[in-house]
Amino acid sequence: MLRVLGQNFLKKSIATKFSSRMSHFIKTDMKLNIALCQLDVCDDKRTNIDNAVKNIREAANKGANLVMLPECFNSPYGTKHFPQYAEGLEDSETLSAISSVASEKNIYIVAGSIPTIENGKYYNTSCAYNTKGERIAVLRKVHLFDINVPGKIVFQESEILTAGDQFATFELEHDDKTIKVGMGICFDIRFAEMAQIYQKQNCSLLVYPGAFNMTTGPAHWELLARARAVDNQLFVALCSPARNTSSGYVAYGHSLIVDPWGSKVVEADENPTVVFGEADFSKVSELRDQIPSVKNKRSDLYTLINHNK
Ligand SMILES: NC(=O)CCC(=O)C(=O)O
Repeated sequence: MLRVLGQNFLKKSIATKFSSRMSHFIKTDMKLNIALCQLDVCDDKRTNIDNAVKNIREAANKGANLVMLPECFNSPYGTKHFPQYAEGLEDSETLSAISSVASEKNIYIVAGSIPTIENGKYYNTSCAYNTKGERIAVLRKVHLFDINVPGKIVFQESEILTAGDQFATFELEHDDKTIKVGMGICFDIRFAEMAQIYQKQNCSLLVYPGAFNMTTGPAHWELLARARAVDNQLFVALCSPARNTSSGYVAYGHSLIVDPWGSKVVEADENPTVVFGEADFSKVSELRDQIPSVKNKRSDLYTLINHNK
């Protein structure tokens, strides 16, 4: 099912530990309506928050059970902006608005990411909220975006940001069924091992708020989403800011959801929009039975070690 609609339309964080529990989450026939809010982000924080809340409300009214926001949705994306826009996790104006709308609309929200300040250090942080508005996971971007493609793009997140050192997952309940969701932020999608660890932890959906650019976006954005989906046989959702050619960093857009087969469930263009896709999680176990690339790994010959214990 594919629908595209225009825009004019606890406090408990789970720092995950590697474990093989809860394999029953994989076999489920849960169907989840996911909305990706590809927001137009400007330099006024309050406007960005209000715009996010408005889009979340509209997505929920149209039947979304899980709403995703983009990387850096309350601030322009750029190292010079992070200190100015950063908020504490516990007194965040932005996250308090997101928590309220999650409970108001009875939906799960992956709150894209925002710059945060904790113990004097800046992070790029994504939080997840449940239907009661409780924060159920916190992921500080693990792999910082430090690239230098001569003549094209230089970006050094590590000038300002500190990398997170914990992975994060959360359990999502819908229709009396449960799935597990693994979280990453943008550049994290390039690291196949992180996704594989989430797969080993029995995640059926990986979410990456992201802001690829006009050099790497056309080349790698969809490729990486499809690669992570196929090599781990699960759903992958990416949510970008809309493209704004007058901003300092021009995001690629093209928010998308990919299924375990590697097919696109839905894809946005570059404009501000909310796109909806249905994730039918029966496809995960079905495909794993048909093509046993997850089941038939030769752990006698190789293994993935997670030091994040
Ligand atoms: N915000 C980011 O991490 C951008 C990542 C990116 O563009 C890439 O090519 O990777």
